[in-house]
Amino acid sequence: MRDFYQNFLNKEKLYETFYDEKEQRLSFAKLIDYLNYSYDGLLLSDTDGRIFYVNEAVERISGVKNQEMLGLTPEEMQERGFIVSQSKKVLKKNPLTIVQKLKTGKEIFTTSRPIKDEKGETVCYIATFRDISELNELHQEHTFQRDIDYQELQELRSRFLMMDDIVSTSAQMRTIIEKSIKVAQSDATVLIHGESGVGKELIAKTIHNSSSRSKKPYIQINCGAIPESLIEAELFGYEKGAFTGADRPKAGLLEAGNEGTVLLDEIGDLPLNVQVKLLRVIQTGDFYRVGSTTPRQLKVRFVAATHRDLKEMVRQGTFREDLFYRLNVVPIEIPPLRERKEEIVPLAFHFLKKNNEKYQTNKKLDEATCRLLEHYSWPGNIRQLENMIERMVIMSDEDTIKPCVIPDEVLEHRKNEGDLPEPSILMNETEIIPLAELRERTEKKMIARALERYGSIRQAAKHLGVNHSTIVRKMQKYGIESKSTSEHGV
Ligand SMILES: Nc1ncnc2c1ncn2[C@@H]1O[C@H](COP(=O)(O)OP(=O)(O)OP(=O)(O)O)[C@@H](O)[C@H]1O
Repeated sequence: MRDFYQNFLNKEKLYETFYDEKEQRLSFAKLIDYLNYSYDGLLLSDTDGRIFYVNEAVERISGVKNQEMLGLTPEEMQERGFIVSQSKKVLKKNPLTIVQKLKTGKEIFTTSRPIKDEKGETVCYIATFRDISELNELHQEHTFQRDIDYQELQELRSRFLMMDDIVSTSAQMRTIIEKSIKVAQSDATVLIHGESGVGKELIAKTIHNSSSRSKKPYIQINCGAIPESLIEAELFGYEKGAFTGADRPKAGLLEAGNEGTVLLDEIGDLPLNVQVKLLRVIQTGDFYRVGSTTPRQLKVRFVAATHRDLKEMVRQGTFREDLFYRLNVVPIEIPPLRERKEEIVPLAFHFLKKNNEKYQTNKKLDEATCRLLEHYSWPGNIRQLENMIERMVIMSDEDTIKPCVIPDEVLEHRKNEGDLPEPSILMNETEIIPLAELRERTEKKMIARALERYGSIRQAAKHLGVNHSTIVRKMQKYGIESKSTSEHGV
């Protein structure tokens, strides 16, 4: 028996494990018993292939009592119907692996190897018995889980990318959103700077929505829209009798935002005297209603936004330096749309989708239209694009929005940009060419340009002051192809 253990690595441990206290010797029965704990089936067969040992897992997997199996060869098992079929295909020769289908419907992977003695003669065979159905189920479960994980990941990603309806296909915008989500976890004051219509309010709302205050009030105050004489009372509230007409006490906008987030939009328009009071609230949380001597406490997260250059205002003495630094704890700069041109088309499709829902339409954007939108400089930024798409959805008679419905300012800009050359530069300045050739060159260029700009032969003909058939004829003559059928789907 001691020889039997010779190959084990930790012989002492094994000796201890298989030692039978009662019999005062190593126990072979104990070892065999322990093999029953294997999840996979184990079989031993003699040189004729007759099974002389099976562990309990084989019974569980095959559904055949071990006693019934002992002494049988695989062929005899097939005759008795325990095995329905066995693949003659040898998957691997050494070890030999075959697939057996059992009467229970299960598919089994049996891998067997000969056990040899010291002379190299085969003593018996040892085989493992694995339920592939179980493996297949596990694999399916794993694939299913992987699909769920992938789906969740994609959902999270698109939720992040489309968070609160925010398109963020540019790297700049994604960095801004990441920064907003990060800063939302603290109460730090944020100063958002950017041109009008770039999405400052949207970012302020994102900060609020991603913070622990999301269920608390979100108050947006446009400091530029409140008359100077009223702003203090509007922000801080007032007591009865504080001024003529104050016939009852009223809480201010800051109090309305208590425990939540207050966006001070157009902060650069705040008068200097109110700036001092605002600084105190931000620093201490203390404030007084107009006409009151009792201090009140506020727990507000402040976000300020402006399109103005506050640093310059500080230099000019129109904005308090201390307030500027207090607000500018985390600065967020949103670039204008012309500096993230890759976002123009995704934004256009985003607004197209919204307007299709709003007006119950199914309009699409033509490729030429998208190209024109991409080339425009968008001085009014995203707000201008949003309004223009709505206008185009309303104005377009056809399902495909073509360049002919693009407002003049966009088309004019394209012309001014010079990427469509004027007829005068169709030839070089020293060149002399026959007038007929010049006419042909000009005609060809002009027709191609009109087709690109207006997207249809009918519209091009209308703008060139000729009829439809003239354009068709000249297109054939000059080999111009119409792109009017190319379009983007939504
Ligand atoms: N990344 C974006 N994805 C989708 N819509 C956007 C995005 N950025 C801005 N918008 C939309 O554009 C419009 C203008 O944005 P917003 O009001 O936030 O700009 P703003 O910078 O605060 O403008 P203003 O300075 O004039 O107050 C809004 O309707 C907003 O929903």
